[in-house]
Amino acid sequence: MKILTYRGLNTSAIPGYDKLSAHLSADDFRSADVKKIGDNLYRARLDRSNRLLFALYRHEGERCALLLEYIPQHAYEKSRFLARGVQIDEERIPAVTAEAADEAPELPYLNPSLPRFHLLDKVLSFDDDQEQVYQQSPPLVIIGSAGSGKTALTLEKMKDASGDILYVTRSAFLVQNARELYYANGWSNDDQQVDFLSFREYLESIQVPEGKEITPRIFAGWAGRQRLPKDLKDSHQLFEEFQGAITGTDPESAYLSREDYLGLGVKQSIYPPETRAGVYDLFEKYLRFLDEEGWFDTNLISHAWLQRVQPRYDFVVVDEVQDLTNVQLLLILRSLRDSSGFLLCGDSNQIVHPNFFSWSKVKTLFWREQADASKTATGTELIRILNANFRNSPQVTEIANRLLHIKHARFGSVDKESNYLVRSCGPARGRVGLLQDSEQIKRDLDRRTAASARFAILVLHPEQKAEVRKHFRTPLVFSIHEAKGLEYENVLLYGFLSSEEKRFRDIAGQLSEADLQGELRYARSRDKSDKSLEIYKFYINALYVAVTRAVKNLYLIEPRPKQHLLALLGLTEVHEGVDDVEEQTSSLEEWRKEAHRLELQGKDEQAADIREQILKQREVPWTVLRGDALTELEQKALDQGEKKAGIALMEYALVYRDQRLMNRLIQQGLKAAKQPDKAHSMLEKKYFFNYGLKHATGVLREVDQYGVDFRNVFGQTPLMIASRMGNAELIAALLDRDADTSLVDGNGLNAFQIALDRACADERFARTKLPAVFERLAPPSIDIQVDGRLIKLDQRLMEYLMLSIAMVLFYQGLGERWAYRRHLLSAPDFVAVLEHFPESIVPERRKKRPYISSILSKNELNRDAPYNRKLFQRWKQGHYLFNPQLSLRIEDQWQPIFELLQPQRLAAQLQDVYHWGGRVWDPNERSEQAVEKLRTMLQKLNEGVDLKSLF
Ligand SMILES: Nc1ncnc2c1ncn2[C@@H]1O[C@H](COP(=O)(O)OP(=O)(O)OP(=O)(O)O)[C@@H](O)[C@H]1O
Repeated sequence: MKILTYRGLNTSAIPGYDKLSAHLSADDFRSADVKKIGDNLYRARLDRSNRLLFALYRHEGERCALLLEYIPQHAYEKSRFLARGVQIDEERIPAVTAEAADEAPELPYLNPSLPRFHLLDKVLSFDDDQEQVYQQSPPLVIIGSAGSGKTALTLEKMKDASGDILYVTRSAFLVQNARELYYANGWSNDDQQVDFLSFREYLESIQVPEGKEITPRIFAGWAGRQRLPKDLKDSHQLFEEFQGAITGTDPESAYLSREDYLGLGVKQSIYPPETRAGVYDLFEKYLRFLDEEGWFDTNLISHAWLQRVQPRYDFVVVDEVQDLTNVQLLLILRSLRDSSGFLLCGDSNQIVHPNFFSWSKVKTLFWREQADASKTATGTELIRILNANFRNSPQVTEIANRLLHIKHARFGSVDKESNYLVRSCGPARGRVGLLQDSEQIKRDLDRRTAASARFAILVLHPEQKAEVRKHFRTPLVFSIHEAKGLEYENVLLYGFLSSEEKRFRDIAGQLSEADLQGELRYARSRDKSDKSLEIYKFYINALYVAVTRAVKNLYLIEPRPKQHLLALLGLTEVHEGVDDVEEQTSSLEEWRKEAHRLELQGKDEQAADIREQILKQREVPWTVLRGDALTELEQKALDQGEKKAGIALMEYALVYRDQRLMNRLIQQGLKAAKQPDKAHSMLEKKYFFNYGLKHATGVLREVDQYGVDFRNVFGQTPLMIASRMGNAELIAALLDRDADTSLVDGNGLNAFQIALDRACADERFARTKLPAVFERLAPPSIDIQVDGRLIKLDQRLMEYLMLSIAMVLFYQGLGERWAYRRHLLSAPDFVAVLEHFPESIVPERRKKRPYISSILSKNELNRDAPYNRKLFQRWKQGHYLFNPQLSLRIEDQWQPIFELLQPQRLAAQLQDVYHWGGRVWDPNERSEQAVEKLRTMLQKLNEGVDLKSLF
């Protein structure tokens, strides 16, 4: 058996390692005393009390043991790879033999000369090129084609860095994905503080821009309202020109002057000189549009923020750098404490519209930013190329390579760096086929693919999608702009070439098979003055991106399949039937996942189609109590005294701890409201009973009908209720269906905070239910805005928990505390709550009063302290409430804290009226006056009034 060790596992420090490894190598599991303790997790015995954890794999017929972790003193509960807190009874776990490895998963690639492996979401063995990059220190630029492992390698390199680290890329989806990969399998490193930010979040972390970011969709809407001449009709192209040619290129100015723009060279603009004056007119209109309608353009903001950015990172990783402009990249590099501490990666072949990205520009930028050029790497050391492909099948890579050849032969090299072909290390064999477009074939294809979430259809132009929909039922239809970043096992290109037959004919030109042989050699385009060549690049790049979306099988369907370009790609055999297209049916579960994945990537149209056509989800048939519906209910209950409405309103008040409403209902004479405990248990039975069941099939049935994040009458999602009930099984089932953990209820609390609300009021819940909920539901960070800057408050910080607890305590007795003692939130309030929280959530030292006090005062609005997140405002000695200028991001909108929370719910519980002699004293009048004053003050603070002036 081959032995491989996990990165960083220091085998020389493990007692008895040599002996044990010899046993394993010899497949002698008996002497190694191997037992199975988890899903592909085995333990072997080093000596009486120490163990070694490993996994089994196969590679090309060979058995492999992948050593993961040293477990000293039976301390399984501390293992990174086992579920946290797990108890293992060694006597009761089954022993296994080495034959278990024959059933183990296959490793797609294994470098025979490297005994070390890495782990993200899966096991990786680096090839020699990757290994070389892995060993090299920054600064570093990694260039590699789609699927060459840039992201994987970069993340593994990041794990070795220490200090303040930034991972940034344009797409929010990629950021989330990268973060998940990074922390997969329990990775953590106390020497680093990592920010995973999308480029927009990065901008916001310097200063939150006013307005909303302009999107291609909004831009297309605006462009559609302009009277555009025919050659400027393509709004994508126009947008790219604004974002890649007129803005974003020159760090010295926000955008080019008209004169400079008209004077750009042929290769610097998508448009020929004669149309540029018209383009610039439109650009000026665009600037006015942004200003008037409250949109912002990230290039213009990036330029303005160059004045504000401060060095704050020790190491920066920029992924998909080709999607960023010069100014954006410069703004990122300026955040470095040492200007050479960066790693950039990207691929210029994946640019659909030419946005004038080039590696030489990146290099120039780098050299200009270097304070001390003598210290830094030379150009050749700086750039590393990865040309293997681990994602696509060899058949797909072959077509992609031919396209690179054609592009190179016709247009010369993109730049010196992107001048390579791709070596396939693809995991599986695939198929590439050319189909004759006919009614029969389309019908057949549709039948085989309509139910498959692993089959997508791509077109060149958005208008073609309507045509595709006439013949195909799959919701997975994308234009090429939408397809970037996606990948599917099977891809069909629909009339891709025929829709622009002349363009593709011109691209193929007179090329012959002989022009497409050998390696690519660096050469500039032969005809420098031919402007049309730039336009053609869009078509060939688009085809390249489309082809590389196919992981395994690629099909092209064309009405006229006899085209020179197709012949150059080796596609000469035209199929009249589709027998070799596999018929696939995906489960509803797979479709649900696909819809969610698409939503995360902003492909709302296709996701909505899946939900409607396949999942057949509907709107909920009941009225959700919020906005007008809630006001109406209040009127019926309180003004008109309708009893049924009164009960409904009381239930609402109980769910949201709305003491003020409860008081009013009691004063109204609603009997049930006078016995809140009884009312509570009826409420639980009526609405939440199903959510407490171990097998909550009723809830899951509703989820199937209305989607996983549907709202009940109170505006709560199933996840929120499961969390309120502390039902870990149901939570897991809902998360499995991609329930959204960031949504908030009518109190502004998310599902995790709702469990916290229970835990703060119920010691038993805190001890027994909270740990599982915390692990699953606490969002990785909370986005807050302070002093106009975005801060991602990481889950690992005490401030994260303190802010959440403060939000919860706002609704728990704050009215009372204020009414009778003028108290707000103080350290003992937090201590009282945290006392009951288990160690896995808060370690003992963080529960102590001095520590809590220090966090409160360190994060106080007016204090000048490092890492002050300004969460709180001090009202008087030891008494705090939220910084009124604090905002939280909820569903992509910033919400000031006193608008997110609901101060109108604050009130003290009603007390009995005193009678003595003939006199009556009602204490409730005074307490209501006091709380009313507090509510008014909170409103004033929210409006920006200074606290001091309120006393
Ligand atoms: N050495 C390796 N062995 C096996 N699989 C690998 C290896 N390197 C990368 N992979 C896998 O190949 C796939 C592509 O890797 P990755 O996403 O990092 O590529 P990329 O270059 O960033 O691609 P893109 O530019 O399309 O984002 C991933 O599933 C990754 O886990």
